[in-house]
Amino acid sequence: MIEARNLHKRFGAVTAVEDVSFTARDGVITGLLGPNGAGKTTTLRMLYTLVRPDGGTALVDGVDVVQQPEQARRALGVLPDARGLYPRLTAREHARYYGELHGLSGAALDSRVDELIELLDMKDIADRRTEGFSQGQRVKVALARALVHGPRNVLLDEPTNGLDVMSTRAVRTLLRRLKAEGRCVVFSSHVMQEVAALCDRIVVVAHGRVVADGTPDELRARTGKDSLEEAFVATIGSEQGLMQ
Ligand SMILES: Nc1ncnc2c1ncn2[C@@H]1O[C@H](COP(=O)(O)OP(=O)(O)OP(=O)(O)O)[C@@H](O)[C@H]1O
Repeated sequence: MIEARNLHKRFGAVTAVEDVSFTARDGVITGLLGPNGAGKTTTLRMLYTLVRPDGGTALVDGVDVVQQPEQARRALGVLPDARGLYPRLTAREHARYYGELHGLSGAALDSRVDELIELLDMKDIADRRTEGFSQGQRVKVALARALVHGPRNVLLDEPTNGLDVMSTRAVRTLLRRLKAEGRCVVFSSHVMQEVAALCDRIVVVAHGRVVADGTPDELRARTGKDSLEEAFVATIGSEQGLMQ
């Protein structure tokens, strides 16, 4: 479970995150939805301990990310916005390397990496160096790396950005599987359709603040709109979140 509590972050004169609080439960897919520049990436970066909040904090399975960042990181799998692959390592080596960093080894690591390669439909690229990989291939490698240690909590920054239909479906299937396994899944998106297709709970962020938080049905009821699309426009106050 992840709890964000009054997170706040400024970069010089820019307030990236004004005040963000929400709870993401286990066995639930929580979507952070907001237009470009809303503060989603900065919020996720604070949750996964890359950026230190100027105010507020967050708990990962009850562990404070500011007080005990290393312990929090152990319970997290992260797909960052910059996928950051090593060009000389193969896809398989990426997953193995991160598995080793998390203390896995031997047959357990081998079979876990094989399982992820199968799950992410990566057999054809598993033993190629990642230099020159397409965007979809890069996302798959970064996902395998994020999930190799079987984290209880998974944070993903715009996981389907730039993916084609088949790759998007593969990612959606994977996220639903993580949910079925009882993990806490949080992902960000600026695309309403993406969030609507996957999320049990939607946290709408605009200008660094949470402007709505609820199930798709609750958001519809609260805004008095029949379609989720209209509910989002009413909540965000613009049509930015509707663009593919
Ligand atoms: N390192 C930084 N230095 C300066 N400004 C930053 C930095 N990181 C984020 N910002 C600013 O903070 C605001 C929020 O950015 P953030 O990347 O969190 O938004 P986002 O919701 O993820 O947007 P997008 O959908 O475009 O990725 C933006 O105005 C951005 O320019």
